Amino acid sequence: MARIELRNIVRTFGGQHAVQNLDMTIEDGELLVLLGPSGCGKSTTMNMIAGLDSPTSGQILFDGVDVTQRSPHERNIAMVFQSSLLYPHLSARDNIYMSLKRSGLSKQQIEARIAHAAETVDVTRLLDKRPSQLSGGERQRVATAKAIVREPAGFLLDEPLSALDAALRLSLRAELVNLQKRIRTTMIFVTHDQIEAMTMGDRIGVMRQGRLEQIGTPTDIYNRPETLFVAGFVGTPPMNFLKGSLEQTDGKLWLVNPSIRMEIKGEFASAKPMKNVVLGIRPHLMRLSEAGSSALPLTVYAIEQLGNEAIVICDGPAGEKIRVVTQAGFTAPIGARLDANFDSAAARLYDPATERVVATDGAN
Ligand SMILES: Nc1ncnc2c1ncn2[C@@H]1O[C@H](COP(=O)(O)OP(=O)(O)OP(=O)(O)O)[C@@H](O)[C@H]1O
Repeated sequence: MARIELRNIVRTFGGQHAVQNLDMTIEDGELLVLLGPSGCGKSTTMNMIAGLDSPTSGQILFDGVDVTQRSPHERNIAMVFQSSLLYPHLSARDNIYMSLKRSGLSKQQIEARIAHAAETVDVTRLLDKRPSQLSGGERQRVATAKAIVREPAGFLLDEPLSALDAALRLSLRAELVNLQKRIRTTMIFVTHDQIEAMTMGDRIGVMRQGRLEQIGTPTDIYNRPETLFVAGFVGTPPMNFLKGSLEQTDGKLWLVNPSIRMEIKGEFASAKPMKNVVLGIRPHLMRLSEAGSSALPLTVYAIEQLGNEAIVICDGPAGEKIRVVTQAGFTAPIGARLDANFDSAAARLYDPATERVVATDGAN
């Protein structure tokens, strides 16, 4: 187990930045999820941590020791990929054994290690089967046993669940979190699925175009996104955005646009007036009401019934799509006029020029 530090990592391919000035520390025993859209540099980062690729500049440290120039073998990091890499002609036991072949351990020690790893991921009864005799989930568990049997300093998982069907994905997700909490191995998990990230990570690092946009606990990332990108990327359905300006009258701050004038309360009440601002509000923090009340005028575009709730997708006054989560079974004709209310203290304000959260007198 190790504390993994990335110091100002840069990786370019033919002059193009795949990773830019990445500074990040993954604590010993932590499960960090790297989240971001395709091409943002997640796999490149993982390859550099594993030693399969070298940074153009910057340093990688394990427990304070610079390993930037060390081979993958010397780093003792285990990687599990999308489809489990098992030898088809070998039993599960022999597949797991392959990880210890060059370990220098005695036969007895190897047998004990295999038995322990198999027990940890519950594949003891499958040890004599070949990969073709195992289900997708069982194969993935054997691959995990193969990785943990080496007692690695850290685990790197690059989209290990993405090839599996939805039900299996859910159960393996819980299994992996459970396993990581039991063995407390430092784990970095790559995904572009924000629900996977939210449910698994002790912390989430959100990447975009080779840069780390924000790193924090799932609650932090969800409730206090620092950039417009993170605000829009994390959360299902995505956050709603309203454009306007911030004006100060009578010592109060107001969000103003042609269809709404709303007092800003809460932490952003101390922000400075500005010509262009974007207000972000989560769909489940909005309430629908009959047309004619005070708030945001909307026109129903479509309704999605999810069984436990409904998502009402509307056209906002400036043509933007606004989503409101409401009770299951909610109906309204397409084109119907509705209003939406929300508490401005629950909203976030962003500067569209910098794409960052607006400064307040408080923590930001
Ligand atoms: N060997 C390479 N040669 C040239 N460009 C590369 C190479 N590897 C990665 N890149 C580029 O670096 C950027 C980051 O790629 P990377 O694979 O790290 O992204 P990713 O976030 O893992 O994407 P995905 O989710 O699709 O796997 C991309 O623009 C990619 O085209």
